Amino acid sequence: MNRSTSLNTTIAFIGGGNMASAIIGGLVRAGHPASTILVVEPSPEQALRLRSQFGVQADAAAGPALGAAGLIVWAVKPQVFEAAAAPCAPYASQALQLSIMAGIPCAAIEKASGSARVVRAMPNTPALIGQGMSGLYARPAVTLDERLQVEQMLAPTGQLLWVEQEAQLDAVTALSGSGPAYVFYLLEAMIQAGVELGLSAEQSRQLAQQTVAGAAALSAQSSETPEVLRQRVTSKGGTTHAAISTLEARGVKLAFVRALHAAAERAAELGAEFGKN
Ligand SMILES: NC(=O)C1=CN([C@@H]2O[C@H](COP(=O)(O)OP(=O)(O)OC[C@H]3O[C@@H](n4cnc5c(N)ncnc54)[C@H](O)[C@@H]3O)[C@@H](O)[C@H]2O)C=CC1
Ligand SMILES: O=C(O)[C@@H]1CCC=N1
Repeated sequence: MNRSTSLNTTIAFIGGGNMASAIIGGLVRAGHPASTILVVEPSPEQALRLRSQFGVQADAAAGPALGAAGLIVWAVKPQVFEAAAAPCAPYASQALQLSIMAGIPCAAIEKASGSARVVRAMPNTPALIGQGMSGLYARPAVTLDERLQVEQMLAPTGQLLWVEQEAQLDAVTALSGSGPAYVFYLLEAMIQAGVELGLSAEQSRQLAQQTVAGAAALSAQSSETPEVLRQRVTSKGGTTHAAISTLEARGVKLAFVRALHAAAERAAELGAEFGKN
């Protein structure tokens, strides 16, 4: 199939916040005409920003223009999905539906839109700089060509990974969707410690950021497991051993594992609120 023409359609975003902007930015940078991107965004400030930053059409409410979209991207907070969907419903049933909302099941999107062609994606905020990681799930009614359309649309945001079961998206949400927050939390702790140990905030920030970026890059390029790479930093009786022993004694790894379980449970709860099938 011809990938260059597969996205030759109007794309409508319901909600034009952080994640929608990351995807729209990628589309525009990849050469998708801004004139064929429509955003339904009730916040006047956000709508103005979208118009001036990307040159897209941003409307305060859904209207007949939505009916021309071949692809509708649901990018509102899960809690406002039903309120946002009601005025879109009359114009949505002919389009492929792509949701980036945490937790909301395909069945609820099908019910609200009238279209069985539903893909769910779980991106993360590094999508803003093209370094994102998105998990994807497609309902059986979605064709291979439509999967490729979604891939083409999200490719500028970073890496993509399809999962076979919708329930696995809760794990993706817990791991990579929320994941950047765990890394920022680690950075906060490293910077705090650096300052307490006598470095300036700027020095600590540079040291911490490049250490996390370098370790992630080394892990990505190495065939070794993270455990082996960690052991290579850890000299017997040395400084890293002192640090890791403290983390282990305080149950930090277990706490991280439990945190991801809590995130996945919350994603499942959000889904249950909308009647998982
Ligand atoms: N922020 C993140 O790290 C990630 C967020 N997500 C999901 O992406 C979705 C959007 O998240 P963000 O972009 O962070 O939120 P956001 O708050 O930046 O954007 C949501 C936008 O929806 C607009 N909105 C509110 N009511 C509306 C309505 N009735 N109709 C149309 N638009 C309406 C808001 O004005 C806002 O601009 C959420 O469902 C979230 O679960 C997914 C992956 C990562
Ligand atoms: O915290 C949340 O609910 C959203 C989903 C993944 C990242 N942020």
